[in-house]
Amino acid sequence: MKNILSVEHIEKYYGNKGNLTKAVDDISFQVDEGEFVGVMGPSGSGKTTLLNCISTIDTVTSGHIFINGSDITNIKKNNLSKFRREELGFIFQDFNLLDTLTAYENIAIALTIQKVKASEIDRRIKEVAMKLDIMEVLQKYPYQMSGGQKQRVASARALITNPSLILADEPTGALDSKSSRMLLDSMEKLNTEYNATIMMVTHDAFTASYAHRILFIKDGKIFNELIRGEDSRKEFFNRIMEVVTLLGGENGNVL
Ligand SMILES: Nc1ncnc2c1ncn2[C@@H]1O[C@H](COP(=O)(O)OP(=O)(O)OP(=O)(O)O)[C@@H](O)[C@H]1O
Repeated sequence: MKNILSVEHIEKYYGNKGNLTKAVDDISFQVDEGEFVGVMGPSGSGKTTLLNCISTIDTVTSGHIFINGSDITNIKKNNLSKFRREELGFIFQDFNLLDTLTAYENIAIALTIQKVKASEIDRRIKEVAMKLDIMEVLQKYPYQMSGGQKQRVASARALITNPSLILADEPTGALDSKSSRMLLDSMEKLNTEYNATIMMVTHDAFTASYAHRILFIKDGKIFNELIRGEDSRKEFFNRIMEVVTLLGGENGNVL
């Protein structure tokens, strides 16, 4: 199995002496090609900081992160946006679609920058749009789409460049339960049919139950790891809830 992500003893501190927050405190783990990994943990445990370090949005205080063999902690600033565009796909809670572009143009933008031929862009967009059930919104602008449609467009945009790794931060955070389910079905398709490697931060145990492995973070450290194995999603959900309850003390919903 090809290694896609290798996180090696990373630390991220904020502040200075006397007022130091260890947002990430010596975290190491590996993700192989085709894995779907969830990251859960209480508010303030360091999930977003971890994701931001992996996505090159933030820098680590120490340690190394390898994505598809490149040590991103050593990439020069000037090369970061190219690396991000070519190796990473992003799905955020608030969609991050460009308001002045149609769904089609939003999905196409990274390929246009890469100077891919228009006919090839068109072929790839139509293929992924069929899979994610967004054919009928391709000519619409973000304000003309539902939250669920916007998030499926964002998923198509994340996948279209065939990135090594798709990073999702609370992708269902702004969606109702029906749209969440449709988005998660779409992400499952990206994973099973395109062999996309996905790392997803979420508070929500139902959302997390779509992943194959969950890393639980507490106080900036990995506190537990669950592997779905042969479990059904329902069985995995129940096991996730047990850890959530343990982490959250008397009130499981603090996650
Ligand atoms: N830019 C910053 N400057 C100072 N401290 C920060 C900064 N960003 C995050 N922190 C601190 O680092 C810790 C981890 O924050 P982080 O946002 O990674 O947590 P989280 O698990 O994603 O939380 P939530 O689920 O609430 O989004 C927190 O104590 C937070 O206050």
